[in-house]
Amino acid sequence: MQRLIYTLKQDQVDLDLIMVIRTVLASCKEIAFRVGQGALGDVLGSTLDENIQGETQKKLDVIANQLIKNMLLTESNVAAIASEEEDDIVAGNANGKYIIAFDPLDGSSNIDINGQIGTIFTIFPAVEGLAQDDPRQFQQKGRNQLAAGYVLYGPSTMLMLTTGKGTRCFTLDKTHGGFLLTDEQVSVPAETQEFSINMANARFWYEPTSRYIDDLLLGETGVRKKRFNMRWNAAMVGDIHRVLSRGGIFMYPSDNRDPNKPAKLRLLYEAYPMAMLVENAGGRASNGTADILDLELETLHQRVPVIMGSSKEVEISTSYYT
Ligand SMILES: O=P(O)(O)OC[C@H]1O[C@](O)(COP(=O)(O)O)[C@@H](O)[C@@H]1O
Ligand SMILES: [Mg+2]
Ligand SMILES: [Mg+2]
Repeated sequence: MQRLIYTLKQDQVDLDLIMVIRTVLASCKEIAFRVGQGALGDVLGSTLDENIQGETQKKLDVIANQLIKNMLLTESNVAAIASEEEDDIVAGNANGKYIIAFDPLDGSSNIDINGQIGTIFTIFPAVEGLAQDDPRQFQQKGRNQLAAGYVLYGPSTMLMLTTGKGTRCFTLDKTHGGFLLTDEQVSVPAETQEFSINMANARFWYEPTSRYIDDLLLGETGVRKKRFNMRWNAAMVGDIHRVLSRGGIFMYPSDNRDPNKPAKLRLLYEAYPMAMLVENAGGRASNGTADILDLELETLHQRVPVIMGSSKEVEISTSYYT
């Protein structure tokens, strides 16, 4: 089986970018080891701190953030980093070619129940003429991403990666420590009978979301004339992995639960990278009215409604919002 480095070279990825991707993955391997140790490695439970978004930080959120941040800041080609767990941009090397954003630990509520969790990352070109920690560095369209991926810490540790030439899946060979290519071209079927949404929020949804989900629930007796099944992992990384593996539609729509948080997922380090992975696998990713990759980030921790997965189902779903 092919090692990651050969796949990236075959895809003619810039050598400097390969170095940065490998550094991100070196920290993910360390996180995978710590996750595997669980209670024995003292990584479970919460800290007494909150992040900028008012969420209590789990120990593993903090450990994963420190690991990735510290490793990336040793890279001369990293101009700046942004993280779910950092209030502001962290400056790197003024001459660095790349800026990197990451969700160090996605699915934090699954940590203590030995459920699916992961790390999501995205790499953009640094903007010339701006200081490396200028907040405008990350104000780019999703289409500018040079690479996007996640590492899923499940029964196996898997890497889903795109550099724009398809979405490729790798599995960590824990005996030798390398990511090996296990699916060269991930492909999301255009149609599906599986949806993924947190139904507990149903009473807070806006009318188009309720109408669409009602039609799915009616199954073969409603306008859709087919039965749908539902899955919810409480970790975007696990839900998107299922969608990339066998199709489906994943939604976290905006709702009226909390006026300060009209949507839950973050554009920069959750929606952008997942949208690039899904599009490169033949799927679609929308906020209801526009493709997520066409949106331009305004603030670092900006939130966005998300509808992504099987292309025909995303089209049907978004037609309810127009
Ligand atoms: O609490 P809910 O509604 O199940 O939300 C689950 C969603 O929140 C998230 O866990 C947010 O990510 P973090 O764990 O990185 O904060 C997503 O991965 C997931 O889709
Ligand atoms: Mg997350
Ligand atoms: Mg997180």
